[in-house]
Amino acid sequence: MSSNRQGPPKHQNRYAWNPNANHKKNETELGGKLRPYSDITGVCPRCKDQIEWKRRYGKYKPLVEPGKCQKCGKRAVRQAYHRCAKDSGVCAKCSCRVDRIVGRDTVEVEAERKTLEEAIKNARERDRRTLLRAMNKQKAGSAVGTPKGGNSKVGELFPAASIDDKFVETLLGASLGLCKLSVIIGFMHKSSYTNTWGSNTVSEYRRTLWVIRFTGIQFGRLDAFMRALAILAVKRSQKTKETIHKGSSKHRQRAVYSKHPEVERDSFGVIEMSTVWLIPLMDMDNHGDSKNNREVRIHDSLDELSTDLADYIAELSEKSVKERGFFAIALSGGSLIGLIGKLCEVPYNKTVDWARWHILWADERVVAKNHSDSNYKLAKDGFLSKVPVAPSHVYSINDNVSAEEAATEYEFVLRQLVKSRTVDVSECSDCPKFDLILLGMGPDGHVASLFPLHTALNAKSDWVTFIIDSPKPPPERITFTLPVINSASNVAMVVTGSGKAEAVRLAVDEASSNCTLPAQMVQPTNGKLVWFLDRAAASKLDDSQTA
Ligand SMILES: O=C1O[C@H](COP(=O)(O)O)[C@@H](O)[C@H](O)[C@H]1O
Repeated sequence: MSSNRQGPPKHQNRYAWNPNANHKKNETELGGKLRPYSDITGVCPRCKDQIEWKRRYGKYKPLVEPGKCQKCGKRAVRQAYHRCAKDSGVCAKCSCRVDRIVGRDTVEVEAERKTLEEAIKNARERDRRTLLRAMNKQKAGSAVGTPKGGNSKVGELFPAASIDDKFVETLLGASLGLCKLSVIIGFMHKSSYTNTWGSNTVSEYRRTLWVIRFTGIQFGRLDAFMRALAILAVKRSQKTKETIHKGSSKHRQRAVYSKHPEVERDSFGVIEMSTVWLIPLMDMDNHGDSKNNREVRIHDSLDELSTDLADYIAELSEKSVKERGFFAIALSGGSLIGLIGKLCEVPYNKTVDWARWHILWADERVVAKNHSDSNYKLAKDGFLSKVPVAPSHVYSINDNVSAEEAATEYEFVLRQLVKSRTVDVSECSDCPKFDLILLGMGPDGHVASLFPLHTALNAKSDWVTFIIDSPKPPPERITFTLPVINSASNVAMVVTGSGKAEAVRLAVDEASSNCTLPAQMVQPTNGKLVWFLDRAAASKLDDSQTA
């Protein structure tokens, strides 16, 4: 039946239809940022458009295992719609003979894939992902890393035209060749923080360092090839040279952090081209001396400490979200929560990608969630209720069961998160690998709910254990075990006050392999440990730490 109605439809859509409107994008799914679709090859332009359309509108069904070619009968079809078409000179999708086949030869693509697979077979999971991301970036043909403009700027190390190649060559040689050596001169954080090795004061640092913004190479490009690097340039100054050498050569290095308005986001620069040091920073596969991967930051005031801590957390969050799509963080209770309060303020409350945060607790007291002793309540009132974290990403314990059951259930929750890789997994221990674990420390040297001489310190096979006799009330608690804490990518020990100075001294200056104080036993295997101290807590440290 036809209608006589004229004019526009009665109920016209106000908005264009968005096929993905209610679909929460998971970047780790095929087609997401972290697992982009493969090139469309071997098909005619019309079919290419169709496949692109299907991908855009979520109708593309990727193959989960190689399919059977209808022509040759072999299980060699790796891309949806593709068949054995090359020999017949037809489009792999519609089988029509066409003048132009899009994309590269599938054999070529396959050969490249094999070479890549071979090359990264033995690489660690993280390196593998990094490399894949880098390759995808290159594939996308983005201009990242392509120097803009042909003119060298004052102070550039290499002429603009060659700088990118030179870096990539250097970095590839150094990092991917052996997956071991990292070259670094300095590290310039993206969020306008600069880490200097050995400079004693901010003003000295400011005097001796200036940055030329070089837009041709972005941090992302470098980051794609290596885990810890950047090139820092230093002004010609013997003093600076010395401090850099001194600081970076030994684990005594102490980083001075300061805000540098002149360092802009995503830029890194080079100062004084004639002096570039390529310093083997560390053997990335060396699980040994974790002291080398430790840093002690001492602050003059709690306000300074809080700002530094907020910057540190925001920085790690950005890095993890970029690399993995998530930021998995474990909180503790106590004074820590007040000290991370700056995160609820501008700029962090606006700039941090809160939607990607997944929050657990390194320890929790087994009390009702609304009890004043609850670490969850403390964090909720003082932090979580003030930032837009998704409630479903906040994993609190079951407060209706015994400590033992709560620990078992919490470990189960954690296992699910590891399974989905919301929390990464450690390559060497199979433990969860948190992007960051924030710990406080008691005057007795306890961390999380691991108390001195308690049997919970020996728990090796569990990820989460429980205690019912905590020396500090309340008695019943659950806690991450040491293997989980030491598998994290980053652990921050946030400790203030003179009452903890002795425990800090023991943990920082006397940490060795046969130590008994829980805080001494926090020695991330592959991760980085940073101590955030105020002057009072640092007052008993060896001079070299406090200088
Ligand atoms: O009981 C606990 O104490 C420690 C340290 O707390 P602080 O107030 O002295 O900083 C804390 O890290 C832990 O999470 C908590 O359960």
